[in-house]
Amino acid sequence: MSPLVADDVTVERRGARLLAGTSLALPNTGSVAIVGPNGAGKSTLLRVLAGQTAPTSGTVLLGDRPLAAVPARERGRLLGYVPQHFSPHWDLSVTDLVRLGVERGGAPSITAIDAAIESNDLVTLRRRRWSALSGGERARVLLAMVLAVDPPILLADEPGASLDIRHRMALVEMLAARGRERLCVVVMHDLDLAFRCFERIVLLDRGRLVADAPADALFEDRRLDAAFGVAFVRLATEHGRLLQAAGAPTRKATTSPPSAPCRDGAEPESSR
Ligand SMILES: Nc1ncnc2c1ncn2[C@@H]1O[C@H](COP(=O)(O)OP(=O)(O)OP(=O)(O)O)[C@@H](O)[C@H]1O
Repeated sequence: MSPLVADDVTVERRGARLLAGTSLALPNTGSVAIVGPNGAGKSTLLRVLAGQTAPTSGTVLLGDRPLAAVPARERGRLLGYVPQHFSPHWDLSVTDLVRLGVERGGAPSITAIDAAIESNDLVTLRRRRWSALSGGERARVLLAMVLAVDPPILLADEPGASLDIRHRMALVEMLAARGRERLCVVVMHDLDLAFRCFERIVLLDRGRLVADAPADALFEDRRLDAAFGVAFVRLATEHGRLLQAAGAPTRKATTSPPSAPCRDGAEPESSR
């Protein structure tokens, strides 16, 4: 499978520029976190990459074809998209929703449905209807709907936002691990998890791509402070690196992160 590429993509709606001249080339494998402040254009970029939003100008390529020219069924098989917000037309059960997700990507398989329900901790909820699920349970159903297809490309918009800490950790570790064999692009607000677990970070601010770099390199980059409008103190802890928002962006931050434990499962270095 060839990579996913956004080439000079601009999105305008009602006179507003949501995304300006953004180019991004994504490889066949890897874990990529898209970060940035509220309204930066993260969801817009993800929707463009998923073919859910048509760019005003520029193109998105899936392999050597424009994404818009890829038939819906094939797109569903190659590219899994987990939206930030979703509400099904019918109040279906968890099993039926996951089956629906599988049908979008090709022939439904009972094994794939069961595996997705199990791996997202939904076994006890499989007969429960959407309207009777909590926010976090719904988020796990959305992921199961996409993961049941096992697409080579996963695009997920804040999939851990409403999850409790145990499920969020498990989710982020699963997504990072998935990036070793497939492409996994995730919009995230949790910078600490993004920097600890993801290989590459794409930073957006006010509709522009500000930085696109390996997590190790971007962690020290002051463009992060400028984009979020705070001064980060870079902390080294036994659990990995942490960004602590400490005040005005002009304040000088201290430094020295240890290794990233989530990425390779290695023990983190001790604090320095
Ligand atoms: N249909 C639309 N018409 C006009 N403006 C829009 C439209 N959709 C989104 N916007 C605006 O575009 C900007 C980018 O929105 P987007 O949802 O991509 O941001 P985001 O980085 O994902 O934000 P958040 O972190 O708050 O989820 C926001 O200011 C939003 O209000």
